[in-house]
Amino acid sequence: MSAGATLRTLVSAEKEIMKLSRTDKGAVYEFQHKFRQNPNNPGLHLKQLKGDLKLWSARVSADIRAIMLHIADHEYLLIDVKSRQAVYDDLDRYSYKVNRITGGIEVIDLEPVGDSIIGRLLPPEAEPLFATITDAQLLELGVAEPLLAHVRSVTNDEELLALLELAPQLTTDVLLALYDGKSYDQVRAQVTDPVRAEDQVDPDDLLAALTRPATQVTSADEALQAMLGESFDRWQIFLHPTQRRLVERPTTGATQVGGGPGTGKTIVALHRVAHLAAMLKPGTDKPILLTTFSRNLAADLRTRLIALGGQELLARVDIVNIDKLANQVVTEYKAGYGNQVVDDNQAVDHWRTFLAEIGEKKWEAEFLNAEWVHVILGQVLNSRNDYFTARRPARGRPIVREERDEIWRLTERFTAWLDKQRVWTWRQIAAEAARLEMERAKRIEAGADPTVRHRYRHVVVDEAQDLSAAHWKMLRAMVAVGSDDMFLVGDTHQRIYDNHVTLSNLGIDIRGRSARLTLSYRTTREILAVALEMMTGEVYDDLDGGEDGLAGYRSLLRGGRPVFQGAGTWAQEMAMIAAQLRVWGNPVDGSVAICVPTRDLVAEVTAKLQDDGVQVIEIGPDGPNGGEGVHVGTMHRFKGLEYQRMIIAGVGDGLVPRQMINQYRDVEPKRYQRERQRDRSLLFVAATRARDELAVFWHGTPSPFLTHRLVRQQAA
Ligand SMILES: Nc1ncnc2c1ncn2[C@@H]1O[C@H](COP(=O)(O)OP(=O)(O)OP(=O)(O)O)[C@@H](O)[C@H]1O
Repeated sequence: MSAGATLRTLVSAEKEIMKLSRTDKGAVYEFQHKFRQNPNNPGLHLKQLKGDLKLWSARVSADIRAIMLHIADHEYLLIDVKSRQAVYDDLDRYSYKVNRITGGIEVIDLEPVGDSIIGRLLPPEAEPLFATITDAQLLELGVAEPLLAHVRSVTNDEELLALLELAPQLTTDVLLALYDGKSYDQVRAQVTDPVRAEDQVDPDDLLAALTRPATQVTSADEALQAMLGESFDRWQIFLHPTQRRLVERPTTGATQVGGGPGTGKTIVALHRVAHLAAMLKPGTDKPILLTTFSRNLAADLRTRLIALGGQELLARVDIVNIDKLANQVVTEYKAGYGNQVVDDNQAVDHWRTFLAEIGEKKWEAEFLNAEWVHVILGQVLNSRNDYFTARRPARGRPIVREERDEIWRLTERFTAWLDKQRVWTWRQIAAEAARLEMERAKRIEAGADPTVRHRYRHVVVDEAQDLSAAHWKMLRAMVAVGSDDMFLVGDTHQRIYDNHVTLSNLGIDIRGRSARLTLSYRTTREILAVALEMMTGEVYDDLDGGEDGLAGYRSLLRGGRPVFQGAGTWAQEMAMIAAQLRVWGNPVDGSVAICVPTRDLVAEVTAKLQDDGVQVIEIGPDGPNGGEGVHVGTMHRFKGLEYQRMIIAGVGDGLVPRQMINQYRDVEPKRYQRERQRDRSLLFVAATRARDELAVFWHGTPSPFLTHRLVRQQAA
């Protein structure tokens, strides 16, 4: 019996496969299966194509041929599928080369490029788009060599787009960045360097090139099956080289991946989980924790992980949102502990009642609650002495030792009082869980009880920007420090809960192991530009005491210009919302959403639209509440969601940012800054949920986060 073969599919071939009819797609699947078993099966008609040693064709069906690169002995790469006739037309059309910068294989079908660009005489007045950059620089940035002449001849947007249709990923990325006005140095640093090969590139060694992250291929049968099926999502199969590198790289310790909205951080986290799971010894336990901030996001991770690896993968992974995890820990130790858990923002009301009951007037409930939440619970302080020496970053006015003493005593009385009411908060649970897990970790380190082990071998965290210090302490204690222990993805520009941490102070050392994704797969360039403009002037942290930015954040998708429009009154603004929905055809398939700053506005928009006969679905804590309709929710609810078209309404002064934060402006300027930044992030999150179209409305004075330029667009 003849030996089997390895057949991988190149990302560009997938585009052609997707264009085929269902029957033909099925034939491709059959073909791949047979080919892998025995490439010399006579039914496959495997043959070398004339004039090129490496190009081979094989029979997929009566009319369709597969075109493959023969890389080495039993190693083939599917680069295209074509009608039988077209295969023999012109083999010179295929250029395949190892890119000298990324080390990945790039296959280009030059024929369509030629149709649209070469052979056309440049009119004398047309200035080439890339006139100021040299050939050497283009090559140094990673532009595919066979396309160099074509790049030179591009004179307008249309020609550029036609070229990019067929260009390899890095060429597309580099040219768009240059077209956006980025300098050679910026493109090199932001686009090229992140995908540069780590080893020496030998352009003749196709075999080495095949395994580099820059060669976007799939080889798994299931992946192919998914691709041919109805519910295929591209992310399940093809990762961007920067994404793949992060997924597969072994790490010596905690690793953090940042990057703007829609850059695939969650996708990377999911693939990382699958990658770690593939390396586990067989078993029935769940040594991998995949966690995130909220309940609906955890549910979403679960759905996507099943899409990626099925029940088999799910069986090895614990997926749970962070507060539920903390609660599980606490209940495990305190079985039957029946306190009711209340929302953290209700705690301040409890403080008020408590202070009134004990006749305490010196301290304000708001201040004590913030001190309790952010300093005492936030840092898991266990004693008065700990509190005396605790740092109080971003807490506004300093307090002296006697005051700390008073506050400590008051919080002790308060927690006892809460306990009597049979109530506690999520923050308390997180602090308690952290304390319990840290004690457990100490017991493990001391080797006191060999039956006690760390709960997990790997911890993967999505939305890392929203976790509190107590959450991090708990997670740190759940996994032994070492290789591949923690993998965190998040974006501080999207922090919408008031949790600020410095990971190195919490035993999580990410120095030298942080990376950033910059290519958005979700939003158009036009939406991205306005979202970035809303962030103007704000400084964000990197979760570890430094600063993070959005430099290099970009998209390859294009769309219409976002709409900015103000109204005189809220009633008029609601009429604008209804009118915009009509323009979009009032779709009820879940592709359109309206986002407003407050719950009251959600209720009012819902009532107005329902009066107009429009079906509406509210987005609750677990996501949209089922059924058909236009989705409506507050900005907080939009984290992790995606819509084709979105309206963000109520973006006026006093609503975005919230009026109430002005009380802190003079008395607690740091807090004021934090709260303002949080509101800005909420707007940023909302704007970056839109994939194709975005409309931003307000009544009265527009939000100060909308720059003059954006507001002026309404007149344009
Ligand atoms: N390699 C890829 N190929 C195709 N689509 C991708 C790829 N990576 C990400 N996407 C798509 O981009 C969108 C955003 O991905 P994802 O949710 O992982 O981004 P994110 O960085 O976590 O976003 P956010 O910060 O806004 O939560 C999704 O629709 C996802 O399917």
